Amino acid sequence: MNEKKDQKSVVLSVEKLVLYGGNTEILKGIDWEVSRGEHWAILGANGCGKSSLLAAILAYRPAAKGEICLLGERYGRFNWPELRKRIGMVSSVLSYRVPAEETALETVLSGEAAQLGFWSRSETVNGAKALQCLEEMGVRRLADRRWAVLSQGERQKVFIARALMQDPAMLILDEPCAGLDPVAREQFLVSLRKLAQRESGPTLLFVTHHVEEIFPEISHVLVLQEGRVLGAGVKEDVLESELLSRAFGAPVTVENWGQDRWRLTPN
Ligand SMILES: Nc1ncnc2c1ncn2[C@@H]1O[C@H](COP(=O)(O)OP(=O)(O)OP(=O)(O)O)[C@@H](O)[C@H]1O
Repeated sequence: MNEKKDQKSVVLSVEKLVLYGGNTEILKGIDWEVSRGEHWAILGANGCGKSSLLAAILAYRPAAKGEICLLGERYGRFNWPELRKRIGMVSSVLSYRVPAEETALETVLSGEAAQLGFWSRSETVNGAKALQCLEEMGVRRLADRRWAVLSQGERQKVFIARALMQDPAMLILDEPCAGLDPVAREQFLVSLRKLAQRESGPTLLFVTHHVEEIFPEISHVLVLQEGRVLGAGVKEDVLESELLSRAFGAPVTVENWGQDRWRLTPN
């Protein structure tokens, strides 16, 4: 860890984190630090430990060893369910939890009292704020539309609007582009870019398999391989052919094709 860094600016620090699934060591000593003003992509092959790392950070899975500090609080000394309310989580796997007949506005409103992994009804209905959150994601027009008929891209935007109801300090996006066609994906990334540009907006942690989805506002990249950190740091240093060839277990070429967008091509 960089001792010189202003501790107030560190929003997440993970030290020597070890996590088991049954008898298998899944995370094998992860060190990682995220500071305010940074947005991170988390990259790596299937099964490298991305979801496990997020689950450990949110204390859904207990770490066997190591330290986690999140938003200035140390794991073990603070009520983590309370802290989770300050973290937004967007994942397409949450889709099945939404009742088919619920409108987009109702889904967003449910975010007001929500806690990760827990679908609950708000006590105080703040419709104006919900509409504003939909507006921020460019989908206010969908407010009265039923969940059942929303496209995958629309659902992801509604999910982000839902997360924004709590003014999260951090927003975790777990493969949010999964299932989107190329045009819907680009439109979705435009919405994310606006969110990332917000002065006092949340720190984004963006999990993806695809270098192509790393948008310009992502400043840093963490690459995992078999439960270890293969690379972590400024995007330009980490998005590098040799490192990602190791991460994906095959020779690839990584390049910035312009306007700070990247592509990975198998050799
Ligand atoms: N409870 C468990 N018991 C045993 N092994 C587990 C358990 N949970 C996860 N694993 C294994 O840990 C490894 C990391 O899984 P994880 O879901 O964190 O990977 P990932 O990087 O998110 O993968 P993907 O990109 O496919 O979503 C995988 O090999 C998985 O099979």
